[in-house]
Amino acid sequence: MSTPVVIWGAGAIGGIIGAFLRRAGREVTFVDVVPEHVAAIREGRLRIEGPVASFTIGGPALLPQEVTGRHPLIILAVKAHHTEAATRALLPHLAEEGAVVSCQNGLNELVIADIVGRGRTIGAFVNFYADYLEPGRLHYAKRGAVVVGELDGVRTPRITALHEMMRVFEPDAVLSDNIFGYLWGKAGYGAILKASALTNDTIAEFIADPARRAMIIALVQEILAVARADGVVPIGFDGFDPDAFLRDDAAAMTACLAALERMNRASAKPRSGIWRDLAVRKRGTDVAAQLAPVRAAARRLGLTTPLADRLVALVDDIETGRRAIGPDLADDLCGVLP
Ligand SMILES: NC(=O)C1=CN([C@@H]2O[C@H](COP(=O)(O)OP(=O)(O)OC[C@H]3O[C@@H](n4cnc5c(N)ncnc54)[C@H](OP(=O)(O)O)[C@@H]3O)[C@@H](O)[C@H]2O)C=CC1
Ligand SMILES: CC(C)(CO)C(=O)C(=O)O
Repeated sequence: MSTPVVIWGAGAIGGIIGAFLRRAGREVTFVDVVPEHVAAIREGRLRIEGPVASFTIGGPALLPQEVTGRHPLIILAVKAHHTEAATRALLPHLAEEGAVVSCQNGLNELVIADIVGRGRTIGAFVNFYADYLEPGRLHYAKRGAVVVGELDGVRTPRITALHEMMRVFEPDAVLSDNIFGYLWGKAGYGAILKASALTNDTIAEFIADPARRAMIIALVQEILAVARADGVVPIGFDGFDPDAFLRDDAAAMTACLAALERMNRASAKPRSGIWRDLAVRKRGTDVAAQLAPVRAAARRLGLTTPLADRLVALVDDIETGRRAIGPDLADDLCGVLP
């Protein structure tokens, strides 16, 4: 008998993973704060569309306040700035021996572990590309790396079972003994995505722009230096090669950025979720929340993060309406370089 799953945050990432699991006959309950989206799922109108998959499905779906009982496996897929509130809300519904799996960007496992306990926290890393279009409609634009791992890297029966389950969604899902290596790797790649959201460029255009090249390299190196100082070995995925940046190997960085440009040019999701929050959904992003643990680790380790600091401030400028998305914001970030 497979473990029933609760998807807490049933948007682009959670909704698509849950839909694939439901389609494969797994017991899945969706939880989300958007009533119209919850209703669509409950009424069998959850539509997955795009080049990767196209199907409609439904399943039990609840608002957080409607959840009852205690559950053995909860996949958390809210944005990083909602992690703490969502984890506090799910806590009474997590079984004593249960676990929360963070399918998010950022180092959310640290926040989750503080609330539910480290033993009840499982790490995950997702790099597939998806968008929430409207209630009941999710766009699955591109497959990408999916990785799970215990926080201490141990191969437990529950992580093996979770890995098998994630392979139902992504056949190439990886079971890793260094999940933080992947999460810090994504923090490096994710910094490029965040910076690209300062402009209306596509991710590919931003990476290809020679005016941005030195800043991109310095930003990625700044983040990965924190990982390295913290004793983490960042791991590569989907064309991102953290070693190239850590070695400051010019040819390897050029090759990596060319690969990332190609990969993003071929994606049916041309811009980041952060850009979509700012430009389309006109709402706050999780940029500050994603970068908070990176900047905190840097301070603890006696490092500085001038580019990440400025990036957070510039995104805040957009969020609060002080400045509009545009190339001048990226110029401003480039201006941090000596
Ligand atoms: N989309 C992508 O391609 C990728 C996303 N990620 C990461 O995955 C995570 C999820 O992102 P994504 O799926 O895109 O985000 P979405 O906004 O599409 O989905 C998150 C859903 O969770 C809901 N939500 C917010 N707070 C709560 C809460 N307390 N309890 C239950 N539901 C809640 C949101 O509602 P509301 O909209 O009202 O806040 C939304 O419906 C993020 O960390 C993101 O950075 C990682 C890789 C790729
Ligand atoms: C660009 C993408 C999909 C890469 O995983 C992403 O992380 C985001 O949109 O926030």
